[in-house]
Amino acid sequence: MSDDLLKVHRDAIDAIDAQVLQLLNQRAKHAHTIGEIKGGGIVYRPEREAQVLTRIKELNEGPLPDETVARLFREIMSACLALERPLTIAFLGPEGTFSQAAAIKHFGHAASTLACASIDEAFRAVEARSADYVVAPVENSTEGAVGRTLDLMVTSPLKICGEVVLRIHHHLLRSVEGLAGIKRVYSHAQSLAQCHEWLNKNLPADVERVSVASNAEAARLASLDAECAAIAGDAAAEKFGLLKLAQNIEDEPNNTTRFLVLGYQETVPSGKDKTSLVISAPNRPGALAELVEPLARNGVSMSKFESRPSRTGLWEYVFFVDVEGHAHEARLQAALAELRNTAAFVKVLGAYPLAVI
Ligand SMILES: O=C(O)C(=O)C[C@]1(C(=O)O)C=C[C@@H](O)C=C1
Repeated sequence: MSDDLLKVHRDAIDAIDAQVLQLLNQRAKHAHTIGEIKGGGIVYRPEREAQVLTRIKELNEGPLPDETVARLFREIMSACLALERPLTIAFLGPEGTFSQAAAIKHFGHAASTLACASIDEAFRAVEARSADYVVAPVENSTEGAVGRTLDLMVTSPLKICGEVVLRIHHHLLRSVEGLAGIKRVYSHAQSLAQCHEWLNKNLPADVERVSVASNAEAARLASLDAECAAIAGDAAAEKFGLLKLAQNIEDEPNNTTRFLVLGYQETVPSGKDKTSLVISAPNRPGALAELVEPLARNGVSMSKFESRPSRTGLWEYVFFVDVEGHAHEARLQAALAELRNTAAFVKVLGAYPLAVI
């Protein structure tokens, strides 16, 4: 290794860092001025952020991977936005949950996160304006819908303004090495289900599986008792100083959770959007088929259809439908107008950019 050659490259890096620093601060000054132009109004603009990240990925020529440059720019925008006004994001706590990881993935590290005891409380924090946005889990690729989030959206005045897609990796965590002597495994019920096969194969049948309120709570309990293990992610492992006895133990290798971002805000089109609706059909034969017909006729593609019991009548259902495109587009407006004529109830939950990172 030649010290001279190292010095050449390190000098080059020093010179580039000075330029990067100058450019970052120039960018930050523009963001600050944009904040003044917004004049105390809503500073977070999800459609613009999606466009910035998409453009950066398109411009990228490497060698840094697209995902890496997008993550770096995610943090740059987060810091710029904090100069306009720092944001507070409510999530299902405690600290170290996947919901917190999703909030940070979407808003970056300059946003403050507010741990709440339940999804209900996280919604209420935003409704009462103690936080700016809530990030709530809505579906998992293995376990399906998160019913509580769907139910809350039916009545909440908040609108969906973004989505976050997070790969979920679970690990078996313990305060001491080895699988011997584990009497109990704690985790959230969904995570226990997502690691069911792994647990069957790798732990004796008499190891008790105990579901608790969150993975972070599971990690906290495991940190207090060497006879207990927890299934949780990296953030919880780090927070409670636990060892990873086995990594990525989820049965489904593509295990992914989708989260929604909600606030008092309507988002304008970004060019690549999704609209979420909740609708209910009158209780008579053929009503459901009639309900989705206006969507097809107006060329609107459905990307999700999920039914939930309505909380108002026995054996009545509401349907959560995601469609491609933004509610402001003409074909969606036409489909929505027809839907309002046929459906017993229609609510646009929000129109928002597709997740970019
Ligand atoms: O373009 C804006 O409206 C900005 O405030 C700037 C900026 C950015 O840093 O690029 C910051 C925050 C917004 O959410 C979107 C983009």
